[in-house]
Amino acid sequence: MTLAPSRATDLPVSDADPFSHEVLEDPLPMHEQLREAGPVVYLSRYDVYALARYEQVHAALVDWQQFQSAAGVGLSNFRTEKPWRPPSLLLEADPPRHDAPRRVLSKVLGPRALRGLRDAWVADAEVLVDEVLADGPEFDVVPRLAEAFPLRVFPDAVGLPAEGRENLLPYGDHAFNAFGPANDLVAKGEHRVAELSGWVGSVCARDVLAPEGFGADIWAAADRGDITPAMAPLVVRSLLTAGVDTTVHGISAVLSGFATHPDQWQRLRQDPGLARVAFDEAVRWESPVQTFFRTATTDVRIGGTVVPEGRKVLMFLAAANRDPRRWTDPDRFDLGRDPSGHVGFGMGLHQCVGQHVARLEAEAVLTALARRVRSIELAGAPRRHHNNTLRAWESLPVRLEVG
Ligand code: HEM
Ligand SMILES: CCOc1cccc(C(=O)O)c1
Repeated sequence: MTLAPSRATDLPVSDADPFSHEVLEDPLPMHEQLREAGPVVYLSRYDVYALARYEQVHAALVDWQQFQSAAGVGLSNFRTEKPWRPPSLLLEADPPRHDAPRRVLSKVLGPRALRGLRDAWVADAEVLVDEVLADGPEFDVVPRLAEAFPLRVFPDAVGLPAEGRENLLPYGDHAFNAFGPANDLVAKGEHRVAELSGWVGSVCARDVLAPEGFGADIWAAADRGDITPAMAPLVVRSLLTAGVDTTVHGISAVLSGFATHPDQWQRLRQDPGLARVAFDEAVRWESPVQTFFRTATTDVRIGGTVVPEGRKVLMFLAAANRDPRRWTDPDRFDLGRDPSGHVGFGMGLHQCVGQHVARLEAEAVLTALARRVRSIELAGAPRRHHNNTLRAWESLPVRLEVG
């Protein structure tokens, strides 16, 4: 990667490719280079403006008026390009269109709504952990826990039919790839888009969803007139797109944090109440959602640079979450840290509306493990799963000592 100030201004220019396999395998060196290059860096390869420091990423996230979502939060600019699917009424909408769907999901997925799920999810996690431990001390946490637990509790909580749930992970993986450039990762999923989208669309319909659950609650909001019936399927679709792959990779992330920092596992054993802060620290440290774009709605001034109206801005959430200007010893996974203020769930108007669901899933798994497992360590080389937007493990072999 070469850095050279552009002639017109002293805006640093980089030819880095954030979506190359080399960077997706290990983005940390590029994050460091972009943070050090300046508050705003022009990425010549994609003709976009990169923000990698906490201050600028936070500023863009909380300024939805000047950094809009309605032109898409991927590289594709909906002002000139047709979206691959009907845009999200939350993620890819600005106020006022964003308001009612957001109000509905905030209630459906809010802490009060989830209180009724907590005991069942903790019990489910204990059953799953006992099953996994019964097979022996060594296993791959990705399929056995990180994937198995969300797929065990979330589709039921939404009210999805039993068949077809194996479509959820590949659908979400493609959706998150589609925020990036049309590279090999997007091409890899293209052949299944029609089939996967067909299934997702079919299970957002009122009569397919169980009479109890997040889906039914969204349709009940339509009956009350809080949203229109036409909006309801798209709001349900939001949950299916955003709510599975993210938590899978979030749980992998927190378990990889503990497997590589055994002293932190002992802290959790001594105080299982640390499970929630451990998950937020993992979301800061790993940032399962690495990046999102915005589109400038005016010639917007940021970090001493003017981003012209209509141009795309790439926010490196993961780089901001390890910015030494904001965090002490940012590369350390540390349960003693206060991770609040991290941008792993975004910030401001679009901040993750499912964060309480994610936290509850992670807390259930960590609590079940902390009660049973004395130590966690790596039992082989972990392997990454590459995605244009998500930071994920393909495999994370561990050895657990029960006791
Ligand atoms: C570790 C797990 C998760 C992570 C890291 C994560 C991350 C994020 C981030 C960074 C955003 C902000 C997007 C933006 O600013 O453009 C977001 C928004 C969103 N998330 Fe999550 N998320 C997670 C889990 C979930 C779950 C479990 C659900 C649903 C049950 C969910 C549903 C959504 C939705 C619908 C939005 C759009 C909100 C809006 O635009 O108002 N997410 N998430
Ligand atoms: C985790 C970011 O949130 C998302 C991601 C993908 C789709 C949607 C949606 O609202 O459909 C939301």
